[in-house]
Amino acid sequence: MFVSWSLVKGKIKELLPEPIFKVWFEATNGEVVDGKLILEVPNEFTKNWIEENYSTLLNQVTAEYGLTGYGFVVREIPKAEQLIIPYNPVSLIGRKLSPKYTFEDFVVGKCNEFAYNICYQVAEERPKGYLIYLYGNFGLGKTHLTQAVGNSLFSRGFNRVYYLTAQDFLNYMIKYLKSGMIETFKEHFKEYCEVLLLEGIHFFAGKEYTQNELAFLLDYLLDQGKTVIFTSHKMPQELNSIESSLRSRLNSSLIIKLNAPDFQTRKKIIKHKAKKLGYNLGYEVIEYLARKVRGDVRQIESVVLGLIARASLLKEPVSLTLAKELIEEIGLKDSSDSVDFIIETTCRFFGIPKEDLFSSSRRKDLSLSRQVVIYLLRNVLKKPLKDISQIFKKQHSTIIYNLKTFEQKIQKDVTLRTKLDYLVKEISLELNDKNLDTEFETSDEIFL
Ligand SMILES: Nc1ncnc2c1ncn2[C@@H]1O[C@H](COP(=O)(O)OP(=O)(O)OP(=O)(O)O)[C@@H](O)[C@H]1O
Repeated sequence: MFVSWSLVKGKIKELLPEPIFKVWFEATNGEVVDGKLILEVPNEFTKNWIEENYSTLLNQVTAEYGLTGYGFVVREIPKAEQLIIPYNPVSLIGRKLSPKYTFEDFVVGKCNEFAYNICYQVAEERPKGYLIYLYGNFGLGKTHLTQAVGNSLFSRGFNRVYYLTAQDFLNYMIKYLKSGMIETFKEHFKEYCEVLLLEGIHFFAGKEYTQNELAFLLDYLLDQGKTVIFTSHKMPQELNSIESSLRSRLNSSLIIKLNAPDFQTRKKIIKHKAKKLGYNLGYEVIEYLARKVRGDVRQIESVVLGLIARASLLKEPVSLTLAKELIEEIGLKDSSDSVDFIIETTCRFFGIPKEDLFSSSRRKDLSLSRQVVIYLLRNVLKKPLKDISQIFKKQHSTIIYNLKTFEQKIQKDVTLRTKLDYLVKEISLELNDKNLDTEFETSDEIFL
């Protein structure tokens, strides 16, 4: 059989979620040379990313078509020439970017690596017609990454980047509407904006007119192969009062979540932030702070800054004692509640609201999530059954039934075991800084 790249690509498309396929394979060229698939990639970054994340898939697909394997050829795309435009569009519409937000200064960990890689890729290559939706809680790096894209483009002479908050967008619209020039406003975007960075899209809730205008503008920009990054605190489906016209467009974007930093990433962030201030913190101080400060990165920054300020005021070295005093003084609650952490991590993993976990609903996904939490509490934290019964306000016998049922499921269901394994690892990284035993225990051990 004649095997072509488009045949293999078609198969990859079937196997991958659409957004992932679009990012990494859709625009990739390839050919079969002497029975081997050669992928043409634009840079080393793409090559490494594909290699690290999709090698199993590529091996599987090439074997299926009788190919001997795959390889890469890196063909750099010449950088876009600087566009000469008669004015600086950023001063007309949009905010100035802060130079402090760069990719180099963004600490990458498990919690944010996908977001980082996609943003980096967008800044490097500006793939055509991309809508990226970056969401996550306060202070987790949405602004940092979005502005890093803009800064990286600007630093290479590409200045058709519009960076705005949703509120700015609305204010501009009102201003132009009032002066009867709304069409000029829209035309301006259409003509000059190549990359739109729009922050805080949740702000448009209930603003029907603006949402509809934005939906039309979005269609136009994406059709023309422009790149758009939106940020928000919530997933598109969780946004209230958003018109279906805009919501459906958001739902079809590449949706990426920024998670709260895990223990390892917090350590890296603390080290990095202190280093930027000219301090090399000792191992025990970093460990201590990373355990105590679990909130967003903004909070981590302020604790590091506070500690260093304190040390320099007192003319003392930064020590564990000083760190302990600071934490006590600012009254950071000890948020090391492992039970809550397991519940939150599991709910996040299965995409269910925490309240639903404790509801009486028997929905399949909820029942499964409950069983996972019960299993983790019992096996990872070694919680007595009586405590787990109290947490769920359920009879002891119900908890035992759930444990048994779940245990039977993981014996049979390999996918579920893999998911559980992943969760145990994530939790162990956070709670212990060591991998906990991920062996699945037998019921005898469980019920002792
Ligand atoms: N991974 C990271 N590495 C280094 N600094 C980070 C990281 N994530 C966030 N920060 C820093 O934390 C602070 C808050 O980040 P940022 O403003 O990007 O968060 P946000 O998600 O946009 O928050 P909000 O929703 O509240 O606007 C910034 O100073 C930013 O530089």
